[in-house]
Amino acid sequence: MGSAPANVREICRARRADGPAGVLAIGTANPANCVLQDEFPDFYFRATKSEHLTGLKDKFRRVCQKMGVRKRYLHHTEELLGAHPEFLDPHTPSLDARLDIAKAAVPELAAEASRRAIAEWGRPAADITHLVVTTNSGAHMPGVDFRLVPLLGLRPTVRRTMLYLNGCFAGAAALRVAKDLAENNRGARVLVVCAEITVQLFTRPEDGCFQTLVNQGLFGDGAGAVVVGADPVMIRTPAVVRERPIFEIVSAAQTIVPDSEDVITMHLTKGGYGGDISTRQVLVLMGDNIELCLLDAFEPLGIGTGWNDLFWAVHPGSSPVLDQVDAVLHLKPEKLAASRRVLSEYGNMFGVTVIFVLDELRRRMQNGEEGAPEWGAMLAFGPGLTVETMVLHRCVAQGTGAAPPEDKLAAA
Ligand SMILES: CC(C)(COP(=O)(O)OP(=O)(O)OC[C@H]1O[C@@H](n2cnc3c(N)ncnc32)[C@H](O)[C@@H]1OP(=O)(O)O)[C@@H](O)C(=O)NCCC(=O)NCCSC(=O)CC(=O)O
Repeated sequence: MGSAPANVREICRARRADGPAGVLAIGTANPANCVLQDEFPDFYFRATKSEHLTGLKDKFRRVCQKMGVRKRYLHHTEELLGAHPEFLDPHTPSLDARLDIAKAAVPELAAEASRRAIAEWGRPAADITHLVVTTNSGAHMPGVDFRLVPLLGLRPTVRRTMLYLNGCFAGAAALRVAKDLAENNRGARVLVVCAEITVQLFTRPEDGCFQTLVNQGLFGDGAGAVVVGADPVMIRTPAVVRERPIFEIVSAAQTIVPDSEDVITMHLTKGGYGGDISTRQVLVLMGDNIELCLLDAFEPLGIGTGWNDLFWAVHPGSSPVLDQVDAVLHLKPEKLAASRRVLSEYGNMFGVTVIFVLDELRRRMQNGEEGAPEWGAMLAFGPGLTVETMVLHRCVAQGTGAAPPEDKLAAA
């Protein structure tokens, strides 16, 4: 016992990272079954044996056209639905069968996106120290996080955090948690994984149930994975791997919009998901509140709030949601191009969607389609009405992923 007792503050300080958390790699995945929005009303009314509801089908067609979706990917096929006639009737118990489907399918989809993110990152899966997983598609213990450990070859000591039923803000929430983990644990490499299949939502159309039409016309299935870490390093594995952040996560915040408890609700019922999205009120409350959330995020950092000077990663809840963001912030049309493209090509995949938007933004920046903004904002919305806001700093350069400065590269 020759050395002096350690100072707790010094121990804590030494454990923290020096720099901000950064997005080091992104991977995405979708099921193979692709549905075109133009053809979907025919499929949906045929699969649910509802062809006789011609007026409702016409209305569904109009709603589908409003969403801003061109195609989506769905785990459930006509064959799967044919094997589960109980899914058509929301009053028939079907939750067990739906959860069984999710139990097998969600980890597979999550693993596919994760493998892509880890391959892009370049380091071994065993170097992942923390795992943050989100889904709205199941409620199992142990959950997707547990299943991912053997599927990906993660260490059994990887520190897992499972976030269930966070709705569409789940992706931003998981990145917010990952930022804190990475910045408070020197050397941490956090794998964020969001995965959704919407078989919980599938049911037949009924007159007077507008929510069902929105659910069937808007949502899609997919998974997104992100490796988050601070203080990028260069290691030899034996090949040389140099970590290159795509975006730095400068700040992250969450806000509950006042009096919004019933605006977006979802809950598991014996017949799958129940709940409501008060469609117009969502748009109104978003319009009234997002600028304040953004000012709260940007002003303390001393970053200018000319909204058109930023790049944008907005959760594409639907085309009218993006129109509302455009209108309130007076954005130039190209500012939400990444969000609109993801919505068009994949639909609203709950919390997964914003990871696809980050991936699309990165692609657009490399191709020179995003102009020069150095700073960006992420906005995501979800139940209650909850708003997640994130300030991002661009590291990716036009034409290539930007390398971190040499002095930040430490040989591990
Ligand atoms: C549902 C919409 C696409 C409809 O678009 P518009 O409002 O512009 O369209 P519109 O007024 O022309 O309406 C199109 C048709 O739908 C009907 N309609 C619209 N709202 C209705 C309602 N609440 N109840 C019954 N019918 C309704 C109209 O009468 C019309 O029918 P007719 O044609 O017969 O006259 C939009 O309101 C929307 O995007 N709302 C927000 C959706 C949303 O919350 N997305 C986020 C998902 S949740 C999420 O992302 C987070 C999470 O879940 O956690």
